[in-house]
Amino acid sequence: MFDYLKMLELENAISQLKVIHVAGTKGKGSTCAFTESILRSCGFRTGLFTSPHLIDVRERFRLDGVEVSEKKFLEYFWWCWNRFQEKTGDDVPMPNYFRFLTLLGFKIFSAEKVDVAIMEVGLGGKFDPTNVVQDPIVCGITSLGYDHMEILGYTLREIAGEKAGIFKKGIPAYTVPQSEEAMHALEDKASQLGVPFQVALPLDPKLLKDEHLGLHGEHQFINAGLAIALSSLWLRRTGNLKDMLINENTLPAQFIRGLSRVNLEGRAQVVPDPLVQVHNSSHGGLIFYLDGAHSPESLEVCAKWFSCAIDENTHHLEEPHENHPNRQGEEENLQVLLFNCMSVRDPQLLLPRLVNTCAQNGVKFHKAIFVPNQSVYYKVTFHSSPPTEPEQVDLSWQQTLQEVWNNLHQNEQGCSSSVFPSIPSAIKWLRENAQQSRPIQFQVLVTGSLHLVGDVLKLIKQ
Ligand SMILES: Nc1ncnc2c1ncn2[C@@H]1O[C@H](COP(=O)(O)OP(=O)(O)OP(=O)(O)O)[C@@H](O)[C@H]1O
Ligand SMILES: [Mg+2]
Ligand SMILES: [Mg+2]
Repeated sequence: MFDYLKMLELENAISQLKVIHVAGTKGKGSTCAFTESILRSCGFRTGLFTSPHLIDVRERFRLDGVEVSEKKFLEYFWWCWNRFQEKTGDDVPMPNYFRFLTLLGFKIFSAEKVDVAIMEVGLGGKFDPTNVVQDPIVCGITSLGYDHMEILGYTLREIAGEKAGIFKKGIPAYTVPQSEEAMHALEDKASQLGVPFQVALPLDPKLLKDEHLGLHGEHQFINAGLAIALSSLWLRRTGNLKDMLINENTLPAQFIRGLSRVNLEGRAQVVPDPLVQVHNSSHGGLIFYLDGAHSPESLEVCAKWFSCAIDENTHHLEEPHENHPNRQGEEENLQVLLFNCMSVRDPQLLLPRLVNTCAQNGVKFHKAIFVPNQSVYYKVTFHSSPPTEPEQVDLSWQQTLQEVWNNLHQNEQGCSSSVFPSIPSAIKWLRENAQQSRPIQFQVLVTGSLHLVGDVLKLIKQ
């Protein structure tokens, strides 16, 4: 990465950037989005680098809260690409996909002269390309849990150690409440490096006054708490805190505005299908509940959110409607799961966590559909492309998922499962069945992979 920075003549520029660097297992993107929104609301020009993207690669680079324009993206992309073509060779090859995107992020943010660059780690911490930053203003570690174990290690201690690899000597860092094992590992690393290290508590909803967090689910209060700590410290260390009063009882109005106006798709997002519409505000039709959870802990928070979100909807249904004065709301909803996860993940951990948490909250799926992702080919490498013929699609992984699902529901009635060869075919089936089943409403939870969520969003919004 240092060689690449040199090739792009970015060494100076990167040391001038006032970076907030965020690692963690879950909640990085959300925490970064809250932080960006808060600091923008305080009047700063922001750059936000996140991963992965849902639909368009430009989502990863936001300037002042908006993804970089196609014109600018192309300009900076080719600027970097051409320099690498010229300067790389046998000893230093072309940077790989994620390294390239990270370098492009640094190029865009320095050329566009942002006041603050908020950088989400791609994977791990210590060896992540974003860790080329030597002197961030502040670092954050979000909730830690089990993911990417084959790379980061199988204990929370090892995983936490990797993430704490973003700590820099003497640079302050915050984390959220963690398990004892994870916290010890973080504290050890912090004390070795003389890092002032503190725990940011979850945001107390009362501090938002009449506003609501712009991202939904209980877990977002944890991410918001960290974002508030990171933003405050950034303001303080850059001499911009001025007369803003921030403590456990008060949030400045700019912070509240930032927290409530944040926008990040694919996290606890509800999208009514534009084709099979919900009639009379809450009647029949097809609704997608999309969340990119893909670790055991996040599937649990996702299941809790889904249970509450459809409950709110049922609540509406139970209110007497002029056309259906005696309608029993709950009978008119049908929950479907649309699921896929990457094959590096363990469905024996993921699916039971989802199913059990839903069951604890009184939600049972009537059907589960397993599909392959579409776009992942374009998102992890420059080179591979998806199969073009339907018969080339390998569905063995989806069949494995289905088997795990069926084993979980062995003696249960009223729960079926299917494997579909593609997302469009699954959506087509959902639309036809939701249309025919009116007035029953189809409530479809799409989860297990952010790539899946992105693919589904792209299709339903077309
Ligand atoms: N604090 C949290 N604790 C547990 N799960 C969370 C938390 N925050 C977010 N999640 C879950 O993780 C999913 C992804 O959230 P987010 O994009 O903020 O995390 P991330 O760390 O950037 O994930 P990724 O590994 O995909 O980059 C959410 O849709 C939600 O299900
Ligand atoms: Mg991840
Ligand atoms: Mg992310």
